[in-house]
Amino acid sequence: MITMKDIIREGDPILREVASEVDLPPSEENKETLEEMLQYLKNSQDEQICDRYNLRPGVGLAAPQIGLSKRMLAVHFTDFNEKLYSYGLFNPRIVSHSVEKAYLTSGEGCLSVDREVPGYVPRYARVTIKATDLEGNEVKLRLRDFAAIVFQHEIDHLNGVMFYDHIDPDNPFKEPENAKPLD
Ligand SMILES: OCN(O)CCCc1ccccc1
Ligand code: NI
Repeated sequence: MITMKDIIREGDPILREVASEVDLPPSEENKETLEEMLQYLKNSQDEQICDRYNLRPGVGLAAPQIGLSKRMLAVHFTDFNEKLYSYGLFNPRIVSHSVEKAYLTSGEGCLSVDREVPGYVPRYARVTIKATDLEGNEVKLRLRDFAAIVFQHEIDHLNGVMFYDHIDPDNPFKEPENAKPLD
């Protein structure tokens, strides 16, 4: 079971590496790892389990955050329209995106960052993702708004990018150009 002691915190160079593609079809080991990452997210959103094991709730998790420089990510959340997104993905990539940007007015956080870093994180408002899922199937996801934000946050981790890299250091709460606020 993944708990907070397994989560790599900022300062560890692995969070700044470009993670390696995994071989397909995925190995049993990589499938088990991705299942564990997905289970962490579900556990972290269950009040009893979360309290019992002192987990930080998370809507996504990328393999570098548990010390594996592999292009694997898990997400588990419902978006503003109550649509459930629950995926373990291998080799996810953004194949197209909108010009328009979007940002969470609440800013972002990260399980690997034990501090608040205030400011708007401008991201693409809409992205199309291609990846291989836990069953070994090629998936194509067209995402917008909160779902697009979460997936971009996770894919950033596979490229050594942290959410605060996108915050304007001179004016963290400046309205980003051509971007829509998401409350
Ligand atoms: O990498 C996952 N993680 O650190 C957990 C938080 C994920 C997340 C938080 C705010 C907005 C988008 C995504
Ligand atoms: Ni993160």
